[in-house]
Amino acid sequence: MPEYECTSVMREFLHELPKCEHHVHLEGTLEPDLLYPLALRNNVTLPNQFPKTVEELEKRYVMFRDLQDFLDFYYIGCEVLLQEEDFFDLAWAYFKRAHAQGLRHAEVFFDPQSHTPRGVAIETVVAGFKRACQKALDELQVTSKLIMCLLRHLPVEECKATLESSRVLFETQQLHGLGLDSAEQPFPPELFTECYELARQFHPDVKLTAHAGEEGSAKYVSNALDLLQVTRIDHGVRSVEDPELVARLARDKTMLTICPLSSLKLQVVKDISDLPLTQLLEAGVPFSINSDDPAYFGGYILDNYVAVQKKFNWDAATWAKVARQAIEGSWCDGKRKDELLTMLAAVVDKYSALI
Ligand SMILES: Nc1ncnc2[nH]cnc12
Ligand SMILES: [Zn+2]
Repeated sequence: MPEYECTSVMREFLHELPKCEHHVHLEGTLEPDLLYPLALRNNVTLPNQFPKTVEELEKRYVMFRDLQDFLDFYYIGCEVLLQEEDFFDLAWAYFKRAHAQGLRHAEVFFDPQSHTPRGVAIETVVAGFKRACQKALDELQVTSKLIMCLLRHLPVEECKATLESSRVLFETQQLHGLGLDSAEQPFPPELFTECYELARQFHPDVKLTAHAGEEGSAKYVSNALDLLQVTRIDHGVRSVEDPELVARLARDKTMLTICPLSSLKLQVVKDISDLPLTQLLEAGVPFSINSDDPAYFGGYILDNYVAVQKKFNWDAATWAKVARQAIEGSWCDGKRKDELLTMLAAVVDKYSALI
């Protein structure tokens, strides 16, 4: 596959673009060099066959066979997170790293069901994450929203109970959105129709999204739209298998949150150039570029932008369009969007004679 150069000036431009991230799992930001110290701090014994050192673990993360192969590591990683401080440390480390790559706004996922079976209360998880979000705002001027995800491989009744136990967090808008993640097949979106109905009852402004069309077919995407009434799709790369669905996504301006390094490392595509980004641009389907689980897939948000540039060789106008669509598709208020759009205009202006 041909690879283009990402020139240093283009890299600076991509760095300075005010970037919005809509698809990052906070548990997926657990770097190996935090995982082992947290295991020690919390007296957690990792499974016997689990790599014993940061270097060994990094080697294992170079490629995953598929989504499930990755999830097996991801859920073991979750086990070292127990105290509010752990959740704070995890999210703060993410905000610092992503801010250093030009992150300005983040809508971050977390999986309460990967913690509650160990006796960790949802309130503990949210308290740690909220503290990190506040610090990111105060010290880095990064705005953020928390999105709670349901683990689709677990029984629906358990997911409903998890939602019920977080009702107040939604009612008080400490949680802004609901998502659906984990093993996509054979757990189609329609299994969770009642959960999404319940979330809509919690607050009229609750935002809804779901992972669909990562390993699952385009039908997963249309069912998430029809039955869960989501307004955003996470991954959604297989949407292009259905031309009517593509036309619908474009008409409704439904954003796909695409994660290039993730799709590569999980072997959803053989090469980043196989992602249907050109087709989506031509069809008018908005998408954003995201890191998904950066500690596992070898890159934060700018790394994903650069990986796309090396394969697609976009000009500044195309990048400005992608960055603008990410701002417009965000769940922050109009005032914040205007601030981000003003920053974007300044960066485009600064680089107009250089790229
Ligand atoms: N890429 C992904 N797909 C589904 N579930 C996930 N949980 C964390 N990352 C995920
Ligand atoms: Zn994801």
